[in-house]
Amino acid sequence: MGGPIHYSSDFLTDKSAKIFVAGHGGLVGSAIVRKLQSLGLTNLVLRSHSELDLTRQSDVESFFAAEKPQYVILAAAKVGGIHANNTYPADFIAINLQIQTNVIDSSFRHGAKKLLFLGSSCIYPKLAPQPIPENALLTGPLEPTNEWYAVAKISGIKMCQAYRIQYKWDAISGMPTNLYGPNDNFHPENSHVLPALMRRFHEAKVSKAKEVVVWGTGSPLREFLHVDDLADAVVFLMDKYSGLEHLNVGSGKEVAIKELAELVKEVVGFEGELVWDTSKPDGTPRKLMDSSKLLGLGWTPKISLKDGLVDTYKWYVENVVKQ
Ligand SMILES: NC(=O)C1=CN([C@@H]2O[C@H](COP(=O)(O)OP(=O)(O)OC[C@H]3O[C@@H](n4cnc5c(N)ncnc54)[C@H](OP(=O)(O)O)[C@@H]3O)[C@@H](O)[C@H]2O)C=CC1
Ligand SMILES: C[C@H]1O[C@H](OP(=O)(O)OP(=O)(O)OC[C@H]2O[C@@H](n3cnc4c(=O)[nH]c(N)nc43)[C@H](O)[C@@H]2O)[C@@H](O)[C@@H](O)C1=O
Repeated sequence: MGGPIHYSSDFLTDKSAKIFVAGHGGLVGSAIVRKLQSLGLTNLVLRSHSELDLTRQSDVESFFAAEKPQYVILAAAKVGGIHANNTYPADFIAINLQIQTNVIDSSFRHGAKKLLFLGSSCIYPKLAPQPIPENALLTGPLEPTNEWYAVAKISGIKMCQAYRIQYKWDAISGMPTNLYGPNDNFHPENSHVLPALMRRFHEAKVSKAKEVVVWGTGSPLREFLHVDDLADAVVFLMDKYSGLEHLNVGSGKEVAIKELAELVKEVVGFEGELVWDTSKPDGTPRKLMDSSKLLGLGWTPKISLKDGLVDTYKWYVENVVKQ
């Protein structure tokens, strides 16, 4: 793949530049907004899902014609855990293809200088070599429980590459690993494992339940990154990276789901038993990414899983439980 295109980034220095953070209200988008504001980048244009449905091409075109943001960070998507992905395949492929196609194309047509597209580690083959390098993409069959979402995300990477090749346009892609943190989705069925267990253990502690059900066998391994570390990586990529290839964004540390469940149980302070529901899918056995290319550019994650869990549980109790 082509190396970085040499350019002098003024992403961090041009404080007046208008930045559109699509999906600003979500786990990732809200962390990116916090990070940008902390850096004095406050000329942000933000639209909630109800204000601007990014699946509606004509509405997206009108928005870009009116706002003409210089930078676009695409953190809007239809997102969910293994059960949601496995249950709503049409939503996960159609909505994500519509959002990303509309935003990438309109960003280009209305003169954005740069766009960052966010994919996910689920784009890689189910049995990719571990840790997974970027060039493992499209080298084998996908994990069936989220192949619909994965195909949409792979198409987003390819669309950014195609616009760079045909139009010499600075579109880049980042592939985050499993994320967690403040403002996550804590839905009992449709969320990812970490917030799902945090909520279930908290509710079990309060109700003095004897046991908590955890899905699958507990043996799959997952890599986790705190969303504030991801937001730091997003700003780093916007400022320092311009290349054809997508870059992995991971913590480099994996944990078995059983170990994660024990950790969340300890942080929440639940003292009952775990019961494993093996009727629920395990999904891919491992998806630890090789993030050495991004690390080689100078970025490093800073928040440990234990510290991140404590921070997230504090946020959960103060912002979700007390609502
Ligand atoms: N969470 C994770 O573990 C990982 C996430 N990612 C990627 O990070 C990005 C953000 O994910 P995350 O923050 O977790 O997801 P969230 O669901 O927390 O946030 C997604 C945001 O997109 C908005 N959105 C959804 N559909 C539309 C639409 N049609 N029009 C406008 N806005 C819409 C949502 O608004 P509303 O809620 O009101 O619908 C929400 O604000 C995604 O690209 C995802 O693939 C990558 C790897 C891991
Ligand atoms: C980010 C990534 O996230 C998704 O992939 P995933 O990593 O498999 O997602 P997950 O967090 O939902 O599950 C991780 C593991 O955890 C186990 N598990 C136990 N108990 C619960 C539980 O209560 N809820 C959930 N959701 N999982 C549970 C579960 O059985 C599985 O073995 C992709 O769809 C896609 O969205 C994507 O890219």
